[in-house]
Amino acid sequence: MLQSTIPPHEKRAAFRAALASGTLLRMPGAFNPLSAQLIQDKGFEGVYVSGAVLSADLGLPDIGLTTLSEVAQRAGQIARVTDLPALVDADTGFGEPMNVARTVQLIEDAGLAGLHIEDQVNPKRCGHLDGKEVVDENTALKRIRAAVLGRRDPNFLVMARTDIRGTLSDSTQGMRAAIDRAKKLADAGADAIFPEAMASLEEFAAIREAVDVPILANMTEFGKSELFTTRQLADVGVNIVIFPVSLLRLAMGAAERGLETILAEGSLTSKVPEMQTRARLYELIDYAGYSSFDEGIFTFDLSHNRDS
Ligand SMILES: C[C@](O)(C(=O)O)[C@H](CC(=O)O)C(=O)O
Ligand SMILES: [Mg+2]
Repeated sequence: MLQSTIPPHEKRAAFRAALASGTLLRMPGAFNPLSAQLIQDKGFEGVYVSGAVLSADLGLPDIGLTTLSEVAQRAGQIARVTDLPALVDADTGFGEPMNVARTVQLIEDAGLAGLHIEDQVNPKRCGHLDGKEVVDENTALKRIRAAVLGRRDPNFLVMARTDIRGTLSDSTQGMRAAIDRAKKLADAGADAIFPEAMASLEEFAAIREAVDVPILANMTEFGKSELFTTRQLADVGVNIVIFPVSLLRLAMGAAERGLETILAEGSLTSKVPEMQTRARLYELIDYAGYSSFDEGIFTFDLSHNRDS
């Protein structure tokens, strides 16, 4: 009730242990705290907090307009209602290396299990769009170094994302650069690597081969990567898979069709079977738990007053 009873440091330790187990952790993107509760209820291993979703939620494009405070607050709202570890997209870290250290601390304070910092220039853009640019190696490594030095809980996961693959039109050159950068980011202290915009399973396998730390696969729709199955990704040694924007896309698709139905049919009667029921919603947010808590307090107060 009210929030997860598992403190953040325990979620982080559990996340580290799960990563060490070698099984693939499936982390769909929660578009709000309620959807994080659904992700937990369905038996997933973690929750992802996407920058693309966070900005879209505010009606903004994903071009680095959101602030650290907005991201930390929303990520914290999501992390606190689930027992699962939550990993947040911290874009380019919100500034220079010193800012990155502060970003890590605020995100730690918000109860997250980890974050990822990418090597794009500011203003960043969606990793699956063309025309991205990355910072030089030294700047990329400094961001990660600062993140690692900034954290207080050693189990807080600092993941480095590299967007370099998509900045080179020749795929062989792109992969060579991605492998090189992934290795150096890991050497700089990154606990995990997020190789962005991999085009094939072979490319994921090549990154897997190059580094000893866990790697993440981004199964975002309408992007550069084919949508591989969890089995395929596990087979090439991927440790975490995110479906960052998928729940938002599904929900918005349903919302759009619902609005069109009101216009066309004058009511939503035909859509009711597709809706989450009131009972299911109440179950997810543990309505019953709040009622009995409230009742307990009410009863306690009455007897207390009578005795005094
Ligand atoms: C993972 C990602 O960084 C995100 O913000 O969720 C995006 C997802 C997307 O825009 O589809 C990305 O850059 O891949
Ligand atoms: Mg993002």
